[in-house]
Amino acid sequence: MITNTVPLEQGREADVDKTAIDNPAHTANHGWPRNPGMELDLGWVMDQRVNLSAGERRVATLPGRRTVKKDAQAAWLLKALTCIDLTTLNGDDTAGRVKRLCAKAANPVRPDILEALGMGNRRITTGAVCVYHRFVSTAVEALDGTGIPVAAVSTGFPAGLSPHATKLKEIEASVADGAKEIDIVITREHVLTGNWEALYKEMQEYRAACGEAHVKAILATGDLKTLRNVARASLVCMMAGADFIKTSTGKEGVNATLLVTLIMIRMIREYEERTGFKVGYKPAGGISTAKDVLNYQFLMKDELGREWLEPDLFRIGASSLLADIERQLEHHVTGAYSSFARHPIG
Ligand SMILES: O=C[C@H](O)COP(=O)(O)O
Repeated sequence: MITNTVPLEQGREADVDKTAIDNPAHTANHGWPRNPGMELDLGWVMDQRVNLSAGERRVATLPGRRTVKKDAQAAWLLKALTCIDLTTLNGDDTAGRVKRLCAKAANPVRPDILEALGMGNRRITTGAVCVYHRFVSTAVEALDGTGIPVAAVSTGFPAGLSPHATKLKEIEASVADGAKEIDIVITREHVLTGNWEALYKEMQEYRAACGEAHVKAILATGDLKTLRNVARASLVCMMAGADFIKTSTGKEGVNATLLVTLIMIRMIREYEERTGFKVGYKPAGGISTAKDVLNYQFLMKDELGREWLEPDLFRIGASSLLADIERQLEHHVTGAYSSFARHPIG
């Protein structure tokens, strides 16, 4: 049974407890005004410098310094689960697979496990389901009545090299099919050539094409060569009105890392300090274990605060993380681990 407040190892009260769990994206939303963007401030962009060794030290010490156990860990993992953009982005995706994924998103944890956690009466879902445009209408239909939003990857995902007009049409088509969130990929060349004006303009046009749908800007950080580029691109996308900044498509050689996360969320913090607007963060690609996700949560909490543990400001793009979280929760209540074969989706 998860108690209401569980002491952390370091003597503090638990940052996440069961009173804060049943808060999926579609009900948590959106205490904050949407980031409207601002004029491109090139001085601010060019001022960005990254202290690599300080950043590396910060993230290297994180796993040892910060930990939660037992009930508190179960509460953090349930919270993480509500932030997952449950994703399938494969060449062999089918409507059948997308429907199964949607069923899992609506009921991500086995009822007997939830019951044993004392959470049987809570409606827990993932934050969203994330698919290619082709499957948006399938997912919208499968999720009808659940309130779970569908996110579409767009703008020539993953390379982002389709003609610009085609990219805008792709966004509009996904919105017309019912996507409430659009995960766009930026043109990496704009970053690699320092063409910040072009990146800003592109991002503004993507945001406009999204209309009411929220836009997540995928930086593809593994392609950007330097952390300074990551910091600058984060800032430019926020200036152009991104609702979220996201690390990766999951298809780059290097996807989400804690170091890149530190750089991006510090830019989110700086942006909020200067403009008053909160921008969300989505690490994606390669986050597959409960242990991994706890480190991301700790970093978010430490750098940005408790508000950024909620699905309206934090999403985790992942295709297999849910299975490990469910296994850990099962272990928590039964003392035994089940095999991954028992958790084929998510
Ligand atoms: O945005 C989500 C990623 O494509 C998922 O990556 P993953 O399959 O490594 O979890």
